[in-house]
Amino acid sequence: MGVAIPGNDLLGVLMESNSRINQDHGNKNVGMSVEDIIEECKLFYIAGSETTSSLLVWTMVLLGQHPKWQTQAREEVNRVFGRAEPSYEDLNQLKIVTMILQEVLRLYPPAPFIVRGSTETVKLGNLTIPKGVHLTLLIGLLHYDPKIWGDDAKEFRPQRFSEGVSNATNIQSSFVPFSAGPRVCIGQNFAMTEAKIALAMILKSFSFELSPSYLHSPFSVVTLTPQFGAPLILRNLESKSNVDNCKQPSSSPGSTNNKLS
Ligand code: HEM
Repeated sequence: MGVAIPGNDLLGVLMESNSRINQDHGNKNVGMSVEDIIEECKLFYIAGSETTSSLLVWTMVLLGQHPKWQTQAREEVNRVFGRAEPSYEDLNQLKIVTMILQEVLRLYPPAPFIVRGSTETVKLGNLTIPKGVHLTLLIGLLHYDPKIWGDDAKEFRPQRFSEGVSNATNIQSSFVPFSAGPRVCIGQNFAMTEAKIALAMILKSFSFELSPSYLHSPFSVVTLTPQFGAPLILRNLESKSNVDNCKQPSSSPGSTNNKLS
């Protein structure tokens, strides 16, 4: 039976660094409490899984609605990886897939708002914000603003990211699906890597379209999800007969059949 090596996973890293800090301070309890460590692990679990699955679900929805982009992304994946499994080293060659994921993050930011509390009275433009106020920034207000993105702000146009994020708008810091500043999402690179690998694997094996029973209703339960699920019709590209061997469309929007979310 394998023995767990301290520091080999998130809990181990937190425990080890905590005990080092305490040792450096003459074994006084100055580091994180056990509760802090538990909360940190919970945060990573929730912040790390729901968000990435939201990104993947909306990507499937949008590629189901935009088959040309789906085909282009699949062609790129096949060109880069051939018959091999997607590899970490080759992920940065996925330009179209990256543009698509960025456009999905713009239109359906998985964490749709950011909350900040004022620790002192501050002036923000014409506003005076007293100490102790909670401010909620709706990311969508920035991501859908035609002054920032142009008249097509509400449309799915991955090509706007073809020259990178900084050239997609003329106003910096207006693309903030992972927030910005000192509290920027710590897992953003990991999330993009995960999403690219998952999407590449799906695209290699399946073509898909939205079921007619899909009802468009973005809904925020902390993360942004399709309220009635994302029923999709998948076709296995690897089966010789290329038969529609996957699920049939569900009959009602609330059905759990075929839901990817
Ligand atoms: C598409 C996927 C993801 C999105 C859109 C996302 C977005 C965000 C956003 C908007 C914040 C708020 C930052 C703020 O309050 O300013 C955040 C924080 C955080 N995220 Fe992510 N995230 C994603 C994936 C992940 C993953 C995969 C992990 C971990 C493996 C992760 C770990 C965290 C943690 C620990 C925080 C809190 C950081 C802090 O408060 O200093 N996230 N994320």
